[in-house]
Amino acid sequence: MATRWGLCGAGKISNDFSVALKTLPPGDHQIAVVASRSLERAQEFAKRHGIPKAYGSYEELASDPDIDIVYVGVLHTQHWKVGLLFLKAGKNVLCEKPFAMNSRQVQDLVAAAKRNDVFLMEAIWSRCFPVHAEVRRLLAEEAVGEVKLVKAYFGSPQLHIPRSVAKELGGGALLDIGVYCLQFVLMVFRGERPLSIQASGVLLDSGVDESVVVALKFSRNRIAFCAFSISARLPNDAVICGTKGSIKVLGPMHCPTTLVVNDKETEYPLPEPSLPMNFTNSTGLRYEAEEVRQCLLKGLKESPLMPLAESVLLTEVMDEIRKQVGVVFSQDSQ
Ligand SMILES: NC(=O)C1=CN([C@@H]2O[C@H](COP(=O)(O)OP(=O)(O)OC[C@H]3O[C@@H](n4cnc5c(N)ncnc54)[C@H](OP(=O)(O)O)[C@@H]3O)[C@@H](O)[C@H]2O)C=CC1
Ligand SMILES: O=C1OC[C@@H](O)[C@H](O)[C@H]1O
Repeated sequence: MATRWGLCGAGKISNDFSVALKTLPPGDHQIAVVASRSLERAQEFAKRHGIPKAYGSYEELASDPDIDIVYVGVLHTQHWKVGLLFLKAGKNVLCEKPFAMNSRQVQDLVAAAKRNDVFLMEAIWSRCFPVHAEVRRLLAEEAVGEVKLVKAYFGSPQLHIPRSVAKELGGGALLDIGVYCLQFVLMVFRGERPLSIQASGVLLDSGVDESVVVALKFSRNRIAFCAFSISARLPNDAVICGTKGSIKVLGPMHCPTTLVVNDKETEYPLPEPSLPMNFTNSTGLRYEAEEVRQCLLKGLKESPLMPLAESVLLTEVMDEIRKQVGVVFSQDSQ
C-alpha cells in the first residue's frame, strides 16, 4: 500500500518534493492532494504534477481522511500555525526546516504531536542521505579516531530572494541555511548539548542576519566551527577532524553526493529529475520521504535519524545564536 502524501503549499520546495517522489516506486509513494491558499495555484500545481486533488485551503487538507502524512512546504513563519492545524487534526506531519521560528514554537509542535499521538519530523533531509549514513557508520567505528574538531560552512548568495531578507518572512542566514551546519555538528556529537556557544554576526538593514560565525564547545575538549551567509559564496563543505584522520563531506554538504575519508573519495549519485527543480540536488528529498514511509510502517511517532528532542535542542542553539547576534522576530514575544 503506497504512503499517501498531502502537500501543504504549492511553492518551490513542494515542487521539488513532488519531483523527488517521482523517483521512488509509485507503489510506495503517492501524492494524493496539494493545498494552497490559492485554489488556482493548487490546481495549476496539481495539473503540472499529476496530483488528483487540489484544495484552496489548508483546512480542507487537514480534514481529508485519505492521506497518511502532510508535507509542510510553506514559509518558516507559517510552520507553527499550519503544523498545529494538522497535528490537532490527527495528521502525521513532515515539516520543512527550520521547524519553526523559535524553540517555544517547536515545543508547541512536539507537544501537539504527543497529545494527538501522531508522527512528527523536522525535514532535515540531509540526515537521510547515504553520505550522512556513511558518516554515522564511520564515526560509530571510530574510523578517524577520537573526533576533536568539526567545521561546517554554508554560503548561498540569495539577497535577491524576498523570504531570505525580509524579517516578516523569517529571513536571515541562520534559520534558512545555518541550520544545516548546526544540525551536522549535533549529528557528529550525537545530540550532545554544547557547553558553550560564541557567535558573531552582521545584520542587514532589515534586522536579519546576513553572515554569522559560531564556535561551539563540547565535552572532552571537542569543538566546532560554523560559518554561514546569504551574501558570500562559501565552500559549503563539512570536515570532521579526528586523532587518526578526517572525514570530508564535499559541498553542498546539506545535500551531499561525495564523501572523502582520509583522501579516499566515494560518490553517491542522485537520480535525474523528470521536471525542472528549484534547488540543488532536490531529488535527494526522496531519502527523507522513504525514511518517513519506513517510520510510518513501523508505527513510529518520530524518526531516529532526526529525533524530536534533537530538533528542540537545534532550535535552542539557534535561539542562543540569534540572541548573541541580535536578531529578534515578532514570534519571540507572542
Ligand atoms: N529542504 C530544502 O532543501 C529546502 C527547504 N526549504 C524550506 O521550505 C520552505 C518554503 O521555501 P520555498 O519553497 O522556497 O518558499 P516559496 O517562496 O516557494 O513559498 C512556499 C509557500 O509558502 C507560502 N507563502 C509564500 N509567501 C508567503 C507569504 N508572504 N505569506 C504567507 N504564505 C506565503 C505559499 O503557500 P501557498 O501556495 O499556500 O500560497 C508558497 O507556495 C521554507 O521553510 C524553507 O526553509 C526551501 C528550499 C529548500
Ligand atoms: O534549505 C535550503 O537550501 C538551499 C537554500 O538556497 C534555501 O534557501 C534553503 O531554504
